[in-house]
Amino acid sequence: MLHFRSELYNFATLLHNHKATFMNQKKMPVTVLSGFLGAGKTTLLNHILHHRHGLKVAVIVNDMSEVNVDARLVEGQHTLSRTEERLVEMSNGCICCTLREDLMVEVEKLAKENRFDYLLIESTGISEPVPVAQTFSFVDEQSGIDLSRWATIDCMVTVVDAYNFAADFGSLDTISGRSLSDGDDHRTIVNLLTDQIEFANVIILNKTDLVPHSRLKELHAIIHALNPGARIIESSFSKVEIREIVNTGLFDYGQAEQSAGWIRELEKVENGGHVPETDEYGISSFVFRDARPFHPKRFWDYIQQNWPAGIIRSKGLFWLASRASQALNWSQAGGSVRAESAGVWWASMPADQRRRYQAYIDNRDTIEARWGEFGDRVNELVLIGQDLNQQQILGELEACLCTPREIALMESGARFADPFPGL
Ligand SMILES: Nc1nc2c(ncn2[C@@H]2O[C@H](COP(=O)(O)OP(=O)(O)OP(=O)(O)O)[C@@H](O)[C@H]2O)c(=O)[nH]1
Repeated sequence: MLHFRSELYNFATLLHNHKATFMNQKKMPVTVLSGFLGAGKTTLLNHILHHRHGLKVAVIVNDMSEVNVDARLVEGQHTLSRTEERLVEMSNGCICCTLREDLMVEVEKLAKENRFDYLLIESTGISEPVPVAQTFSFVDEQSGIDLSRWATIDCMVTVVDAYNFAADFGSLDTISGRSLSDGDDHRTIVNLLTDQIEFANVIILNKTDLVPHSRLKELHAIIHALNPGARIIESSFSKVEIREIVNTGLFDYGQAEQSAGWIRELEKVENGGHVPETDEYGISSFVFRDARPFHPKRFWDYIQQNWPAGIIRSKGLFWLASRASQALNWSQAGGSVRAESAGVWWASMPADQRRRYQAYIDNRDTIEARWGEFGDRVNELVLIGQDLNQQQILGELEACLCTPREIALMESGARFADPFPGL
């Protein structure tokens, strides 16, 4: 009995101490550096380490290859105190996918030491920032790690190479195509760049020494259109004010998810009609919205043959007369166009099934408020681009919609030739 009691006491003390440690512990703030290969992430990391004003930092450097070159470059600078600070190398994979769990383990370990003021993470050039950020907000089922207890993202930074941006954004190269990873990676570089730009608090437009001033300003405007919510800082050799990217308090997952230019444009339209503006570099954005279905062949031909070259980014939902139940996701960035299934429209579900689902969704009001001739089916495309002739493009898209006769055919069950792949 006595033995049992003492165990109980020890357990209670342990629990108390653990709780006390946890309560006293401030969550470790984190800045994540993203950006395509060679943009200047390691240069930025070294710059921060040289100017960190006494902050005790831990650094995680992720590299796709076995030999972590970037970690060597950081070590070579001797900016970290050997006794008080830490450099963790994560090699041979990517923290946004294959090494995601390892990232959680490393961050938790560093945070539990409770002696670092800050964590800097340099991701690989082909990392997507969204899954990295998500790692800090969900509980991993396998390991049981809940990083949100230990660390918090302070700022998502993306470094953009001002010299190579246009060529990379304009190319259709894939990651594998450029031999940037082992195995098959069919993600296009332009989509990766877009993801990195759209989910950032701060975008560093680097290598300004290599581009003429006017080109730089134009790039600035394009990047602002892609992510109007981000601060854009121009730099040469990643020399930026440290307070712009460390301890900023800028990151909020919900806001970051909503900061892309195309989402902002949709919101403006929802909130009472947006008057399109064109800035001095001819950048503008607008929304095409029409409930009528696209004629599959006409829309396909338009995309293949006449899609305006000035459209930098477009995103949204659409539907085709040939597949009335399927909602389709549209995503174009530079020369890369993707269409994929977004599930089924509410209108294509039997009423009783719809009612059952309705209890679980929180955008019910929006769906019902928008219910029209075709239920919730709609084509809603945001277009962002340079030197766009808005009226002409809206007219061309409208011409791809079904005519009243074609709609009647659709409703009578007629089949339409559909060149879109089975999505
Ligand atoms: N001219 C010029 N060169 C730069 C600038 N910033 C970085 N560099 C050089 O560009 C090269 C790549 O820079 P890194 O900092 O290694 O780029 P990174 O994004 O870490 O590259 P990866 O780790 O390969 O993804 C290096 O040779 C840098 O010295 C800049 O502003 N101007």
